[in-house]
Amino acid sequence: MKILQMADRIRYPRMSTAELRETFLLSDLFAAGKVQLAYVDLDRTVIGSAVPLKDGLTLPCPDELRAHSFTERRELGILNIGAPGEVEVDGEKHTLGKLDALYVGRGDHSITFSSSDSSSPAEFYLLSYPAHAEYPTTLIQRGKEAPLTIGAQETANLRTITKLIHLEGARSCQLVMGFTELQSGSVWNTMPPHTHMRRSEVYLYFDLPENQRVIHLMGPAEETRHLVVASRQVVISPGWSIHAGVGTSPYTFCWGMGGENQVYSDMDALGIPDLK
Ligand SMILES: O=C(O)C(=O)C[C@H](O)C(=O)CO
Ligand SMILES: [Zn+2]
Repeated sequence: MKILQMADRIRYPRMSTAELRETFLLSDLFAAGKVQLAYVDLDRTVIGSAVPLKDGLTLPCPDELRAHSFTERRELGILNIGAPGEVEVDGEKHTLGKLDALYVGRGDHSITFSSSDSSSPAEFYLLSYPAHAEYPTTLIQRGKEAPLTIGAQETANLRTITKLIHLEGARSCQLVMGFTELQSGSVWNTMPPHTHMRRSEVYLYFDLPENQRVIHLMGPAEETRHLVVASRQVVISPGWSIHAGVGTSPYTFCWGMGGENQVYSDMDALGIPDLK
């Protein structure tokens, strides 16, 4: 398993583009026919993917976790960003269409992934944090969650936010997870920006055409930097960093958080003129 060590706010302003990308960006998470996992020391986050083809894939328990199974001491959020597929937990099959999610709670579970049609594979995105209690495995179907629309066309930030795993929905220990879809013509996410020292956040950008990019803004308001991000790449955002982006075309992204609390609205809002 790849291990990422976060930079701190003091070291970050002196990093080169390559160093910023090595530290805050996962550029090749998704691979056909594989499960791939990366461990981030910040909040002990595990970020992963499973893209099953003809054969199903089993979620391994990497040595670094020193556990009997991946979820022995962890909870896991799974979002399907590809074609329909199945996730089997202890022999129980859950079918996930595009943008459906599954929460798997702490416990010694066996978890396998398959695609309904291997010529058009499911693409499962995985996000996991340590868990102190067991919550039930829950299927969350995108159509059943009421989205929240924010922003405006005039400011090119009209978008809908769908919460999947959160305090008022499927419960978890610390994981909060959902996705945001940009409306046609809108390109800005999370602008005006915010930080939340109480939680770190992970963004997976997807549904962005191959030749388009998102310019992701990061860092404290007074010292911003950018990362140029392609579809299916992941950005890690420490609590001291803003996490906003502007696309050269519309896109969707999955946001997920772990940390001190699960209150989605607990954000320290910043004004656009605060940015430097
Ligand atoms: O577009 C947005 O605004 C977001 O999706 C914001 C994220 O959900 C977030 O940063 C939650 O803390
Ligand atoms: Zn946030």
